[in-house]
Amino acid sequence: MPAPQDTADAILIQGLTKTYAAAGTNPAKTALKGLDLSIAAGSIFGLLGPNGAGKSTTINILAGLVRKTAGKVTIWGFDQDVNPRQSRAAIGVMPQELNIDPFLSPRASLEVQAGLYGVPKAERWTDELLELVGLTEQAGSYSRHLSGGMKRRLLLAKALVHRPQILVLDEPTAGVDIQLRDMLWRNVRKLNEQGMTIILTTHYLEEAEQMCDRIAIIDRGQLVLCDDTSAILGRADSKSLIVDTGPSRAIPALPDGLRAERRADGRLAISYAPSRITADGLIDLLREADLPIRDIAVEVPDLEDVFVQLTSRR
Ligand SMILES: Nc1ncnc2c1ncn2[C@@H]1O[C@H](COP(=O)(O)OP(=O)(O)OP(=O)(O)O)[C@@H](O)[C@H]1O
Repeated sequence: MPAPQDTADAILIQGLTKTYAAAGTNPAKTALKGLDLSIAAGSIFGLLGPNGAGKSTTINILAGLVRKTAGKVTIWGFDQDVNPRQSRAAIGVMPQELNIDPFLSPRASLEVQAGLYGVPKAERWTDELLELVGLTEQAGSYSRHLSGGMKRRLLLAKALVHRPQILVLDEPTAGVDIQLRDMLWRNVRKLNEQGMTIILTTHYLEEAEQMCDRIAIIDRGQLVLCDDTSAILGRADSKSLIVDTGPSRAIPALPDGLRAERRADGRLAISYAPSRITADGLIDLLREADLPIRDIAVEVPDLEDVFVQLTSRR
């Protein structure tokens, strides 16, 4: 594998545009409208967005499955238009669909895939891959006899046959059970620790929050936000103070900018903007209102709150 021309960015997307041609009664659809995105080598990067945002289109363009209309895509330093073979070799994609040949065994599937990528026999790591994804026992069975979860594991192994520098996972945990999800994330972390750049799309924002060091949110074909996960979470200027007021059910009168509501469990939730009032100041207000404070907790916004704030259609 040739060395990258620029190791800082595993992927650089500039002005990426995709218009799907009209077909039948469906009009032409512009799915990406000049998307700019850079993904640092070595990161676990989350590509998020509501349905129809353009995530799959972006991934399919990276994978070489969809042709872009305009813009520039550089993968591991290789311009996709100038060096299509090298740019494709640098990336492995685990797709959403279980596209597996039912008549091939997992071992044969991996061998065929390695052949497609031109991996010489001596450089293949079929047994290791089968071990990595926990399919050693099933290595020789027909793939059509594998469970849905095992098929997904095989897809992960297939994405890795040519030892790509970048692994793309498209909704890898949609509808999978907890064991499979844990296996997947353990493997992803291990591969990342070995230096592989990971890009994933997911609808589970909690998962993105836990797994990704950096996140891009796209909506309607455009970038809404791209930042470190911690910075994104820190952006939302809103927290909640949760107060156990014992039997007291009073809702105190509070100044503008503060909202109080009773939760189903009886606790009082007061939302506030930390930039405008400190927890200290807030507790003083509660004391002035003679409100009993038996216990207290602070809730910080999660990625879901930020996501909804940024992508809600008005
Ligand atoms: N092959 C296609 N032909 C025409 N339009 C398409 C095609 N594929 C996607 N689109 C349209 O492009 C837009 C972006 O779709 P895309 O699948 O990239 O979004 P997404 O962010 O992956 O959504 P989801 O989360 O629902 O998978 C949508 O409006 C979709 O209907």
